[in-house]
Amino acid sequence: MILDLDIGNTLSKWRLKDRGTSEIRSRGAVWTREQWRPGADIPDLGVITAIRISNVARNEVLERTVSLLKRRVSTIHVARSGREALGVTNGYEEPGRLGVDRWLGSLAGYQLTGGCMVVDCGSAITMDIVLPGGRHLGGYILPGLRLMKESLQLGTRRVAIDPEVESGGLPGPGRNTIDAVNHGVYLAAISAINRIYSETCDREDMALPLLLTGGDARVVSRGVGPPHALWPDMVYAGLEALFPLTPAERAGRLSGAPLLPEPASLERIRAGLAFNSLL
Ligand SMILES: Nc1ncnc2c1ncn2[C@@H]1O[C@H](COP(=O)(O)OP(=O)(O)O)[C@@H](O)[C@H]1O
Ligand SMILES: CC(C)(COP(=O)(O)O)[C@@H](O)C(=O)NCCC(=O)O
Ligand SMILES: [K+]
Repeated sequence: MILDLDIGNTLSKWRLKDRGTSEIRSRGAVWTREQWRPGADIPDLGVITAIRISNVARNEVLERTVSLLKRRVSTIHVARSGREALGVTNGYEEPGRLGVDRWLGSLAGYQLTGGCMVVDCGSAITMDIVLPGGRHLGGYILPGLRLMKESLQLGTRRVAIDPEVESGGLPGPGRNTIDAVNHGVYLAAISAINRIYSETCDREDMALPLLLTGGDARVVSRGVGPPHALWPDMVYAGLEALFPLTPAERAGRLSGAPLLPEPASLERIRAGLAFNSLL
């Protein structure tokens, strides 16, 4: 059995994958914390023969996790952002500084589409662009929905927030503090995503496929205008592509890959931008 770990700043996601059949046997998530302690919510290490890890949380968390696991499991792959992998060249001035979750998402997105924009809606919302041919351009980072709300709570005296309440669609003006915050934060996120997508397509002269992942992808998706696909397992797919272990992975099949909708036409994207610049 393979244990895949996607350690984010908020949640540590795990799944168990059958090394022969490539079936996902179980999955779960725990809050990212100081140490990966085997417990009721964490898989039994006895059945695991290989581990693949993406980590953007504090390094000490990873080091402790790996040293704990090393005693039990022989193969441990820890993904790192590099200058080049699987036909993609990293756009960062210092490639190792690109968050490895972004790198893995970009690799998976490129494998599936041959050039795309990837939006990862987690603690942060990140957007990365990989052009056909494999040039990663770099990207954008903004606070995620929950962080935007928490920053308002930290910096003000009378703004109450509810971190759990979701928005969706295109919400109108809030008539109480919690709604006003939720609607404002939601519109800030989806406006940025819609705008950055359109500006990028315009600048690069192509309608790029758009992929969404991360814990808030589903709620963000309701407000994203251009056709797009949800791919919750994108970081895992990047791990599969970088460290293929099962026969299906070696054959290049990525688990959970979504069907891609036809992107909007470039004319339509440009018309939307022109309309926005009139306002
Ligand atoms: N079951 C859940 N438990 C906790 N957070 C969830 C859950 N489902 C969605 N979320 C949202 O997903 C966010 C975490 O997304 P995720 O992509 O896992 O972030 P990260 O990779 O930064 O840890 C949370 O901030 C929360 O808004
Ligand atoms: C931007 C991130 C915080 C996003 O992390 P996440 O929301 O998935 O927890 C992470 O990719 C990171 O720490 N990146 C390093 C900085 C960079 O990518 O430029
Ligand atoms: K993210």
